[in-house]
Amino acid sequence: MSLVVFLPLVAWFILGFFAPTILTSVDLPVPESVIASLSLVLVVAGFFRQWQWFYWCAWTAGFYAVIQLGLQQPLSQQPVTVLYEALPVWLSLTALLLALIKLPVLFSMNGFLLFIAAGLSPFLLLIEPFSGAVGLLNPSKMLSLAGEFPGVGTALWMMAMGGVWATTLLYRQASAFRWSQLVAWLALMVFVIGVKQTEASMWAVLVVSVSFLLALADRMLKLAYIDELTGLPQRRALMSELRYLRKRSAVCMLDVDHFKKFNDRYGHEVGDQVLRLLGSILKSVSGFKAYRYGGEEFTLVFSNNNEEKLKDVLETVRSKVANYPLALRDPSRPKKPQKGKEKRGKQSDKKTVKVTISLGATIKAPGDTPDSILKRADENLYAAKKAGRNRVILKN
Ligand SMILES: Nc1nc2c(ncn2[C@@H]2O[C@H](COP(=O)(O)OP(=O)(O)OP(=O)(O)O)[C@@H](O)[C@H]2O)c(=O)[nH]1
Repeated sequence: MSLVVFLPLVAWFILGFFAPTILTSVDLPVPESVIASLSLVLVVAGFFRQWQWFYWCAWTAGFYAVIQLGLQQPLSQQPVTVLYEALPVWLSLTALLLALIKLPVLFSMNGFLLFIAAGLSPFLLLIEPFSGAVGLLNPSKMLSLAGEFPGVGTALWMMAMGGVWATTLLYRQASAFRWSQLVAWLALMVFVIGVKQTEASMWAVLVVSVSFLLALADRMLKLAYIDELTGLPQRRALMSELRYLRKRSAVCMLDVDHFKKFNDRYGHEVGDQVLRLLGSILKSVSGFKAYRYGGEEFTLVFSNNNEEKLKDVLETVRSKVANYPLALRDPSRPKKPQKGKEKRGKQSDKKTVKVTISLGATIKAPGDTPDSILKRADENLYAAKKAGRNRVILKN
């Protein structure tokens, strides 16, 4: 889902290659459309308190302004060539820096300073000794290709930086936000290569803005539908799925046994660890979609109603949970790192516990509504609890 942020860039590519006349025939006011699209991102981001986008909008706007101020003349002119060589290098370095640092809260001194720096740093390129020095890092300059193939150096630089970005994204757990940063950087780099195309800078910023908006939408959807603790979709997502349940399907409710006692004995944090573990076990078994119903209750939705298969899968889940040794942190371990290190690895640290779950499942019957099927699954769960827990009951 988060890769959807690449769509505007892909569309721009396809149109640019196969139907450039469509792009040139669209007569958008410049720079009004650029200002409007970036402002829209700021309004939406501000509305949802997603301040990190402000830094990226400032960064994009800064580069757009510098492009307008310095690159609107023939590339053969000396100051323009220098700016053109420095642009991809500075774009990449500042984008990487912004992606790697921990972004401060916008309404703080550090946040304010970073916002200003992100927007103003591109203007350094208009100062010649600085842009000359930065431009020396451009591979086309290093390989003396500058005059002949200006785009080649940028393409080489893109490959090198793309590798760094990819590693960073993989290392940092990619999300729509992170992918759209990559799109922003790519779009502006594509502009550098296709600099001669009409209104390329405007299209680049429009691509960036739409990508940011898509990433924001993805974030909002996740906030509304994904449970943060387990990473599973939550009850709201379950209810929309149940409304369109196919004819041959089944539903299971499951719940951790004696979880209250567990929490009381080991603490809420360890209880959370159990729920997280349960979430990852449910993700690792195939054959159903898992949801966190609420608290320590989970729901599984199957798109088949074969009893044997259902029992097999449910038994697999039950036994996987029951046999998983959950390592407990020694509560007597000192909080100070050095002392903690000394105690770590000692026998007392290796204490493990096991938890069990009970499961109640039912097959969809004609006329079932989301509530009726959940109610029946819940009754079966209750029966499994009554029968001694750590078991599966599948009944209609
Ligand atoms: N750690 C943690 N505990 C939770 C969370 N949500 C609910 N709980 C706890 O889950 C426990 C549920 O207790 P009960 O409904 O009494 O059920 P139980 O103790 O598991 O007993 P049985 O279901 O009959 O086996 C309560 O103590 C809740 O505080 C959560 O997100 N994290």
